[in-house]
Amino acid sequence: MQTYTAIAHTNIALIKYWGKKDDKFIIPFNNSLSLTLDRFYTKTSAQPITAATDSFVLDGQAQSGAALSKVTSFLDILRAETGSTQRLAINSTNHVPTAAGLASSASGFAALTLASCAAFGLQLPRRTLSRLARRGSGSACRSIYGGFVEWKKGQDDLTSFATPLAANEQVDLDIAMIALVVSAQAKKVTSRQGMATTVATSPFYPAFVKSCETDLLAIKQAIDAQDLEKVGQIAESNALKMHATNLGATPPFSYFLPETLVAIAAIQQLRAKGFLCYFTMDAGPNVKVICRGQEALKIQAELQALLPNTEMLLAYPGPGAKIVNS
Ligand SMILES: O=C(O)C[C@@](O)(CF)CCOP(=O)(O)OP(=O)(O)O
Repeated sequence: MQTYTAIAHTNIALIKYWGKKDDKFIIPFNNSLSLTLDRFYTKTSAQPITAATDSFVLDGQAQSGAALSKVTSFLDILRAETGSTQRLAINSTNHVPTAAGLASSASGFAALTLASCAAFGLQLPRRTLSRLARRGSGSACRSIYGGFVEWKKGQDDLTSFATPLAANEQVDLDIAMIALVVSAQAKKVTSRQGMATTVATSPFYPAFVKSCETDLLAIKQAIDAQDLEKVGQIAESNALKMHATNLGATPPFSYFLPETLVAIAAIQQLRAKGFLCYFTMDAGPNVKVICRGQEALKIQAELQALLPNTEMLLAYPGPGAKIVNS
């Protein structure tokens, strides 16, 4: 039977999703906004099979146990939502340096959603695909689209989905991101654990949610005005507020490593020299620099001189998820 192959790209949030209002349906407390990147993606194929159970190959290795059941339970959600009973052979390859702290769950679940729904013989609207991907991992709902993408929190499964910013068609914001791999160490606290602890115990969390509302309005205005300085300032402030909630949790925790602070100091040094460069961070010690696309190679060289042992991965805005010929 025919194989269906999808490609979906990683996205990096500029206004963060950090906490679930509903764990089962993965409904967030606030809207978030991300940039889909061109360089990092997952390629997933799905083939209908007559076997009684799904199979899953990841980066050439047949999966079993928890890795297989994570995919099977997600496919069960897709089958329940779409009425399909079809079992699938899934084959995924990650072109995402997960050791670099670039999460592959967003691109992974977005690609899995597209390939599986095609293999079920379904032609679904993007909004439905975004809702379905959200059930695998919250940020995956944003990887359905390219460029700047907003995840509208909604209030339930039907109303929580991502939409691309109109600015993607209307303005040409010259933006790039440089991922600084300060540590390839596996993080001690997963994003799922981290956000659950913070939501449940951090007195700073409600203030973070409130500030996301104002930050989101301001960053969308800055994107429309092609004001990358403002976009960088807001994104950096929002990321730091997200990480501040973790320090106020019980038990407190932080994703920062000493190398993280060294990288941040280097970015601040460049800024003091007049370069436009800001940073964001996710659930890990690595730092993502926000800069102008046309200055990205210069900024990378300046940062490499300050951080000679740090691997740096440059990426530009990327496309939405799509079905490709296998
Ligand atoms: O991407 C962002 O908005 C910010 C974060 O990357 C962390 F900084 C959260 C990503 O969380 P995700 O992996 O989507 O969690 P899930 O719903 O528990 O699977």
